[in-house]
Amino acid sequence: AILDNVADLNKLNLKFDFIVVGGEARLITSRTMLIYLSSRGTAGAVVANRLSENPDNSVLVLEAGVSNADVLDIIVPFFAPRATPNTAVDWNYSTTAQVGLGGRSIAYPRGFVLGGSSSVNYLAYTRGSKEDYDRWARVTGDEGWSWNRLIPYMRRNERFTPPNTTGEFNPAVHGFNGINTVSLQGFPTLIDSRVIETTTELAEFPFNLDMNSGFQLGIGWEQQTVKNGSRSSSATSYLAPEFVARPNLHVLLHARVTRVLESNSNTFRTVEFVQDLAGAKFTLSARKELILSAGSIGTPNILLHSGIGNSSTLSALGIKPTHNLPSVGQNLTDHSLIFLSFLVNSTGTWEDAERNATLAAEQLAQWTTLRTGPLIDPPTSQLGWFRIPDNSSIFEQFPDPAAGPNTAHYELIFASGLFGVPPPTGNFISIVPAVVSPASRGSLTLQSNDSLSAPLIDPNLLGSENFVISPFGVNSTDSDDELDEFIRENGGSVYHPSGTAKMSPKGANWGVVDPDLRVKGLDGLRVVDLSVAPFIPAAHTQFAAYMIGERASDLIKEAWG
Ligand SMILES: Cc1cc2nc3c(=O)[nH]c(=O)nc-3n(C[C@H](O)[C@H](O)[C@H](O)COP(=O)(O)OP(=O)(O)OC[C@H]3O[C@@H](n4cnc5c(N)ncnc54)[C@H](O)[C@@H]3O)c2cc1C
Repeated sequence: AILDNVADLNKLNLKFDFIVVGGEARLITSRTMLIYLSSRGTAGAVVANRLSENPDNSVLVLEAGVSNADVLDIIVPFFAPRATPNTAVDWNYSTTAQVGLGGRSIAYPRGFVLGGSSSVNYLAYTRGSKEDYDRWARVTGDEGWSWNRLIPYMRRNERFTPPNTTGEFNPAVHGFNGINTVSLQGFPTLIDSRVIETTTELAEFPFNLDMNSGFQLGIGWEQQTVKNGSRSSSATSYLAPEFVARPNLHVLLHARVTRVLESNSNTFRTVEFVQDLAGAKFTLSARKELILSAGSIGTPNILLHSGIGNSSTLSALGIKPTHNLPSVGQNLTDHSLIFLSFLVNSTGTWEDAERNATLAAEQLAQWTTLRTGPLIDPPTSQLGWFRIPDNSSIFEQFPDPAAGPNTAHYELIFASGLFGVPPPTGNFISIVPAVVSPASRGSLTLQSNDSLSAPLIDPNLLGSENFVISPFGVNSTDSDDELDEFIRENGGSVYHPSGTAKMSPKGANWGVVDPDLRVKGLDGLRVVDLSVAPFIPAAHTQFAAYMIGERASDLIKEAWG
C-alpha cells in the first residue's frame, strides 16, 4: 500500500501486528525479517519490489517526495522538460558557483516524487559500453559488476516493446519479459531521415543499429522508457499497482529521512525522519537491514548528517562523528552539456506548437484520447556516441578518461526543435553535445549541522574537459577563447550525479561501500543507488541505477537466505 502519513502507517501496523511506542513510531514486526528502504527512487523501487517477492520479507519504503499519480508533466513523454527544475516534483537544488561555467550556479533537479529521478528524467535509456561495467568490476575486484554478469539483470529490467520498427534495434541484445518498458520512437520527427542519412554520407558518423549492445559508438535510434505513449518509471513499473498491493510492501510518502542512528556499536538499523519540516521526528528500526537509496545527493547527505564521513570536517560543523569514512560525498561526477540550436528553413519543428495554443491543445487531446501524435515520445530522437581521435594532442597532457578504446568521450543528442522558450519566429533543430567520460570530479559537503538544510553541491562541471565539446561551437570563425567563453556562459548539466558513496574492494581504505554495497566497517546499512558507481558510465544513467537495484536485490537475498 502507498500511505501518506505516519497515522496511516500506524493503523496498518496494528493490522499487521506492529506496535507503536511513545512519541516514536517504532515498528515491530512479527515476521522474522523487516527491511526499510530510506527512500524509493529509481534503484530503491527495484529493491523494494524484488525483496517483497518473498512473502516472508516485510518491506517499508520511506519516500520524502510526493505521489507521481496524475502529474501530466511526468506522464506525457514530450513534457519531460517541464517536470523540472523548480517544480513540486523537484528537490529544487542548485549547485555552488561553478568555476567551469564562469562562476554561475545552476539549477540541479532531482526527482522529489515516487520513482525519484526516473519519474522526471528525459526517458533516454542507454546502457553505456561494455567497458564501463568491466571497469567497475576491475576497480572493485568483483566480477559480478562486469557487463557479462549484468546481462541477466538487463533482461530482468527490460520489457522491450518496439512499435512496428525494423532496422532500428537488435532484438538479440534485449529483454522482452522484464518489468520496465523500453521502446523506440513512435512518432516520426522532421530530422529522422536526415540524421540517419548522415551516417551513410560521413564516415566520421557511422550508423550503429543498437547502441545498447555493449558497443555504443556511432549514431542510432534512441531507446526510451515509454509504455503505450506514457512514461515508464520505477514508480509505474517496479511499484505498479499489482506490486504495491502485496501485503508485505508498504510505501510511506512525505517521509524525509534526516539521519540513520547507531543502535549498537557500528550497527545502523534505525532511521530518523520527519513528515513535516517543522514537526516531530520519528524513528523506525529494521530487523535486518537499512537500505539507503536516496540517490547521489540524498544518500551522502544522510550519511554525513549521521556522522558517517570525514570525522574532522564533521566535528568542525558540530556533528558528532560516528564512523570515519572520508570518501562520503567525494567523487561527485556528472556529465556536462551545451544546448546548441540551429535555424532551419522548414516548418514542423516543435516551435509551431509552442507558439500556437490551438495546435498544442490538439496535440494534447490526441495524446489523451488515442495515445498517438508527437507527445508520445520524449523530445530527443537519435543519439550519437563518439571519441576524439586517438592521436589528439590532449592525450599528451592528460590520460584518457574513458573506460576503454570503445567508450565514448562525447555524445550528440539530436532533437527536432529548440530546448527552452523559442524566439517569436524561426524553426530550429538541436544538436546537443555532452561530455560523457569526464575527467573532473566534484563533491557534496554540508553547509551546516541542520539535517533539513540543502547540502553544498559542487559537480565541478567542465572543471577540466571543455576541450571535448568545443568542435561543436556556434560559429566556425570563433577563436578558441571565444568558444571557451561561449561554453562557460551556456554550458550546463545532463543531471547525472554519480559516485558520492563509491564502491571499492573489500578491505580498501578508500571508498564508502564494499562491492556488496554494505557501508564499510558497519553492520545493517547498505547503499543501493547511483552514488555507489565508482565511475560514471558513458551513458544516461537511469539504466545503471536499475542495474544496481537489480543486483543489490540478489546480494541481499543471498545474505539472508
Ligand atoms: C531532469 C533530469 C533528466 C534526466 N534525464 C535522463 C535520461 O533521459 N535518461 C537517463 O538514463 N537518465 C536521466 N537522468 C538521470 C537518471 O534519472 C538518474 O541518474 C537516476 O534516476 C538515479 O537513480 P537513483 O536511484 O540513484 O536516485 P533517484 O532516482 O534520484 O532516487 C532517489 C530518491 O530518494 C528520495 N530521497 C532523497 N533524499 C531523501 C530523504 N532524505 N528521505 C527520503 N527520501 C529521500 C528522492 O525523493 C528520490 O525519490 C535525468 C535526471 C534528471 C534529474
